[in-house]
Amino acid sequence: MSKRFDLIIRQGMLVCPEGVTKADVAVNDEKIVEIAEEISGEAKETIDAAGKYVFPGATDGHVHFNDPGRTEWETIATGSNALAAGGGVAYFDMPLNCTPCTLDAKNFKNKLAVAQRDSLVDYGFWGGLTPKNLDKLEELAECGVVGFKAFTCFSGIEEFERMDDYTALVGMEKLAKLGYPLMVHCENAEIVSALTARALANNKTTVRDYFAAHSPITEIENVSRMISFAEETGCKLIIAHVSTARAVELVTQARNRGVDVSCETIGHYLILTDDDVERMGTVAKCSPPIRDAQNQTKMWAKLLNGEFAFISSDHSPCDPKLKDGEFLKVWGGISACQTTLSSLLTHGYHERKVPLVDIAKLTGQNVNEVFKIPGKGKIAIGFDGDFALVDLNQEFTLHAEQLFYKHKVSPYVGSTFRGKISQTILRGKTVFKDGKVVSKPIGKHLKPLV
Ligand SMILES: NC(=O)N[C@H]1NC(=O)NC1=O
Ligand SMILES: [Zn+2]
Ligand SMILES: [Zn+2]
Repeated sequence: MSKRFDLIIRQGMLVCPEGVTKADVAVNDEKIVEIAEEISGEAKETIDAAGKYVFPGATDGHVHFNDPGRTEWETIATGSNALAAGGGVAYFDMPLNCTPCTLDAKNFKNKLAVAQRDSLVDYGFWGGLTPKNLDKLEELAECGVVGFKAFTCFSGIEEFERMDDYTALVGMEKLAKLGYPLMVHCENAEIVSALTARALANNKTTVRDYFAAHSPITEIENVSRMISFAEETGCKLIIAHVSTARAVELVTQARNRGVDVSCETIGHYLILTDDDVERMGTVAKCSPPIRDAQNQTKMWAKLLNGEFAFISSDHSPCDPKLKDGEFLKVWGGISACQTTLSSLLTHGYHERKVPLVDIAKLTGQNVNEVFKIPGKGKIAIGFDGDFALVDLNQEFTLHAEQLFYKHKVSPYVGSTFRGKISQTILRGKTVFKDGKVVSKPIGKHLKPLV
């Protein structure tokens, strides 16, 4: 009797951890059950992927979907649709800028209920670490957070307080015992706030004044201090959205001497430069700020050298009204979760020969491994039937109306990409195809094996 499968994707170029091969892949009960040059048997659904590249669906380790509580900025529904349109099958949502922030079990459960109802794709949640919730870390761990997030500087959200040194020490001691990683947004609060105050007092509010107030030393100094805390406490540390090659170097050196530290970077630090931000204006404001071209060249070298744990979008949208004003004063955050994979195919694979296997690891496999999410992130037997079908050589210019974000705003509108996502499949089910979301929300909660 011939075998029957739920889904067979035939003759695509499969981007597997070991390399890219032309093969068939079959899915049953949401899982990959066979990979072979030619799979014999029938399937309820067959996709002809000849001429396409089949990536493992991407997992974005760092987004702000602002739901519940700040849904006029973004929602889990719109954010997860955008993610799927960019080849994403899962995301880890930050404990801010939703409100209330995810600082205890009660608010974790509030957010979980929204995601269970509205999330197109799978999701994990970060818990927050602030001076106010040192006694809530255990309950958040029990809820199934993927890890904890803290800011050493003002977070932009009043109720998500910055982590002072006492909180860093005690928090990391606790997390080391619990076995959870801490991700830190590293910028030196004293320097940034004093330079910002001085700039404001002198009416210096341009893009260059903003860069000066968040100069590279504010990140570099802070990364080295957080490494010291991690080294002392044994807490697993992940530096959020590293923007300077020098900070990456510090992370790599520390890891090489045995500290459990790694770093994430974000597409925009690899793709945009300070000059681009000056030209584009507040739509490209983020913190830490986008640096110069010389730094960017070094960041690509670090990527090719395997120094980044994973690449995320730090999708941090807002009501567009909050981007209207003087550069120094407006909201910092960039909308980008729909374009990470296409960006890396364009600027990584096509322009710099970054291997496709590395791009697949940086956008999916690694983040699931770092956070111990079982069965996700690669094309392998027993893993979820998650795929992004890609026309690797197709060029397209991104138009605002193609964005699924609540607000059709992004520095990438008008950019030309090479590498278009034609279809996204989550656990064997197509959720996005040919520019349209084609499924009800089917996301499920991803919990780490801690
Ligand atoms: N609160 C928040 O989303 N902040 C983010 N925005 C940004 O540009 N960097 C961040 O950390
Ligand atoms: Zn941050
Ligand atoms: Zn962020």
